[in-house]
Amino acid sequence: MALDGKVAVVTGAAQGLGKAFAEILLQNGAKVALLDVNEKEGKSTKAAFEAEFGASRTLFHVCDVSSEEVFKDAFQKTVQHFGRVDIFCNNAGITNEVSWEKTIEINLKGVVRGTYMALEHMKTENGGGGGVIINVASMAGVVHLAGAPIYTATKHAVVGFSRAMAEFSAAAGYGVRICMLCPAFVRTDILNALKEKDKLGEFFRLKHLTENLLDVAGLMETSDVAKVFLQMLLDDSKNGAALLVTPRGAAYVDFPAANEIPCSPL
Ligand SMILES: NC(=O)C1=CN([C@@H]2O[C@H](COP(=O)(O)OP(=O)(O)OC[C@H]3O[C@@H](n4cnc5c(N)ncnc54)[C@H](O)[C@@H]3O)[C@@H](O)[C@H]2O)C=CC1
Ligand SMILES: CC/C=C\C[C@H](O)/C=C/C=C\C=C\C=C\C(=O)[C@@H](O)C/C=C\CCC(=O)O
Repeated sequence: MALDGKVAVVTGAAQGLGKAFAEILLQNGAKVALLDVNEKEGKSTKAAFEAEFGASRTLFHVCDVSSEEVFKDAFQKTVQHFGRVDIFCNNAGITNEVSWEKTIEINLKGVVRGTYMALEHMKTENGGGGGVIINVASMAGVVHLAGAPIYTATKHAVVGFSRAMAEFSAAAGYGVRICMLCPAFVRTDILNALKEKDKLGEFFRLKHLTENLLDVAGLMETSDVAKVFLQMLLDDSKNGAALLVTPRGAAYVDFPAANEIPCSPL
């Protein structure tokens, strides 16, 4: 997929990884709708992008992905403004083990909402032009973090949901690919939760486990992950693929097929 003239939506685009994904999309010719719950940061990111890429290439909407109504409204306004959407990146996410229902609302239900909305608009069955959905999971969507079980659960769920939807989309002939990005640790504000007892609750006592893993694994910059995001987005051969991104490189996860799981008689 060439990006020139394509229209992308990125959730959680005010800062961190979402901002870096929006920036690399803009650098490669796309127009980008930035959706984020943080109005101040979102406006400031939009202003910075305007200065670099011109006013007509970006749009910012205050949007909480945990509200069906608000999310739909922001999406519809994007379609009205740009006329179409070709790329949808469900990136918004939080780490909060105390308000765990909120974490599920944003990290999982927000991704489900965004995926369904994007498919409805892009699927060729409805006269859409097809497209790509990138759901941002995490390495915690494949391995677990004992210090963040709800975060782990939401990211595993994003991987499972996206894989199932990718196969469904292909079988239904929607013309929409769905892939998952699974980065290890990246230097963004979400990692501050590791130091906050009011975000980790009883799991605060295991924060050293996550910190030790981080020390061994190392920290990536958002721009490094954005380069890998772009490669996956442009690879038309990938559907239902989960790309792990670490400071040592990237690799697609080799999931076993249902008939490949080794079992012995009970
Ligand atoms: N930083 C890391 O080490 C890793 C992050 N991720 C994932 O990357 C995604 C982005 O996170 P980061 O950039 O790291 O964190 P961040 O905290 O810097 O950015 C998250 C963005 O999402 C926005 N957001 C939060 N709740 C929202 C809501 N309800 N509706 C709309 N926007 C909302 C925030 O305002 C913020 O702009 C998340 O899904 C996270 O789980 C995945 C792997 C590693
Ligand atoms: C609560 C924290 C929030 C977000 C962080 C992120 O979403 C979660 C990441 C979860 C797991 C990360 C695991 C990372 C593993 C690696 O990078 C491995 O490739 C490397 C591990 C050890 C390397 C040893 C070596 O280099 O020899």
